[in-house]
Amino acid sequence: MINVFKDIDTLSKSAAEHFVQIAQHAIESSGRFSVALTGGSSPIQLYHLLAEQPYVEQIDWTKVFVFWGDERWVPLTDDKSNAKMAFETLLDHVPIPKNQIFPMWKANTTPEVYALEYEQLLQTHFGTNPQFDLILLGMGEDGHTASLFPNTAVLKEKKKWVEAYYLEPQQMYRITLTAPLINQAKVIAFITYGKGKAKALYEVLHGEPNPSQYPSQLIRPAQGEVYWFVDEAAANRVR
Ligand SMILES: O=C1O[C@H](COP(=O)(O)O)[C@@H](O)[C@H](O)[C@H]1O
Repeated sequence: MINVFKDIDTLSKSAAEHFVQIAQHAIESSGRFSVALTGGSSPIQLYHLLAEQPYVEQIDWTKVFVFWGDERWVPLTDDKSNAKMAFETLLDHVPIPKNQIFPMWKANTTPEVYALEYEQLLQTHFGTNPQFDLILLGMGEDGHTASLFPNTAVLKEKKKWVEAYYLEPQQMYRITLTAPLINQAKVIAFITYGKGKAKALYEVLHGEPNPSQYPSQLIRPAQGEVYWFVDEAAANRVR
């Protein structure tokens, strides 16, 4: 389902309401809420809102478990870190137990080893059924989502839940949930805005199947729901 908003303010408000509803429902039905956060610029306003009234008090943060959809392999103090942004905008401001937050980065290890460790951590949390209540995703102008970048081998991954690899054009390691894992989520919500995303959004939603070029096309949950929260500028080719 695609939801189009006038601007990032109205988009973020609606996404925050959605986030709260999903969290409340998960906590009521299973006693906890497991969410994977996205990085980049698109969710910043959403995260700020969730840390404020009236949203913050509507969630029992002691029952929230936070993971990430992807990460740049940089320390948590680096401005490129998706986790740093999430701590500064949201996680440092809500009463969530620190041992329920699982950044996709660890000191003194390699991204490949930590990808295996992160998969084990997900197995410990979920057992054999890694079904997030909510996965937040963004989409780059090139159609990538999480760290599923165009023309990378990770797009063909069928078994692993987490993968790390060196992304040559950015000269850095990336670590990401794989498409098969993401597609098991109950709800997936893309947060995307700006006219720079218009072509990719059109190709992902209405273009010929071409997931190597537009990896966001890989996000097709078997049973779950996908919501797109986009602004009018991003949606100008799909309306
Ligand atoms: O590299 C990344 O980019 C995407 C999109 O970011 P945005 O700034 O265009 O919103 C993001 O979803 C992903 O987490 C991040 O690692």
